[in-house]
Amino acid sequence: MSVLDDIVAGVRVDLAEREACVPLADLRAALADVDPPLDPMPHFRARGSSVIAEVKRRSPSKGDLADIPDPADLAQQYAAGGAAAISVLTEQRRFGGSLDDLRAVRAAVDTPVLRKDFIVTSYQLVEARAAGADLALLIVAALDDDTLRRLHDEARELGLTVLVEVHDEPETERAVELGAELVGVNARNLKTLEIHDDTFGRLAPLIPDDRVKVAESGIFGPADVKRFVGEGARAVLVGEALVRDGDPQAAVAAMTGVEA
Ligand SMILES: O=P(O)(O)OC[C@@H](O)[C@@H](O)c1c[nH]c2ccccc12
Repeated sequence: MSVLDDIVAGVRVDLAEREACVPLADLRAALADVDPPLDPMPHFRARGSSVIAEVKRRSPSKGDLADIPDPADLAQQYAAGGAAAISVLTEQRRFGGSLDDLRAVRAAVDTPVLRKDFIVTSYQLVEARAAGADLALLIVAALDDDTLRRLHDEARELGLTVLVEVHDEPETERAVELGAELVGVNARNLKTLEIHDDTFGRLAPLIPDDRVKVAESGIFGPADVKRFVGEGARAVLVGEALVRDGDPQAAVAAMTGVEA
């Protein structure tokens, strides 16, 4: 079983438990009390890089990264540094996150918030919106084409902006075909956890320039950002480097507005 399959299997177990507590119809009813979603597009800079700053405690590849006792405080520092969006890992078993983290971040900032998780059912999209998320991640490698399309449509009906994540050529074609507005190229292969840092450069030319191209994973500073901007990235998604930095606000600011 690949790492990705293993993570998704765990996610489905936890999901079944939550669905047993709160049926989909009740969750949908709760949407009436949630503020409308923010449009992330105006938050992306016209020139130079934008940063999607991530709240992530640990990962299957790196183990423990940071305690993050107060995700709201971290998110406020990201926002003060000029983050275009804040990504909150909500997967619990492998990444130590939760929807409570997302709610806390949502309450603390006016910046668009992304639910970063292994989304395989529409229940998770409704959960994301009910918790106040503005964006949701869909990982192409985790979804067959029918499910990907259905979830993409449902997300948009809910008002969510979708970040569609790819790692190879066939996945990129599927994302482009779908009409994804934001296409994330993950340098890390979620099946093996290996990083290949030529991935963005290889796949970016397959993504039309009217989409926001996002370089994801293994980005540690302005020099990395500069390289990806040169290859066509408008945004970078950064986790580890920011959660480990003593001054996350300055770290986001340093990676923002970087030109090729
Ligand atoms: O911590 P890094 O190397 O800066 O990576 C951030 C982000 O790209 C990574 O967390 C990620 C990208 N795609 C994912 C899908 C699921 C979980 C996590 C991820």
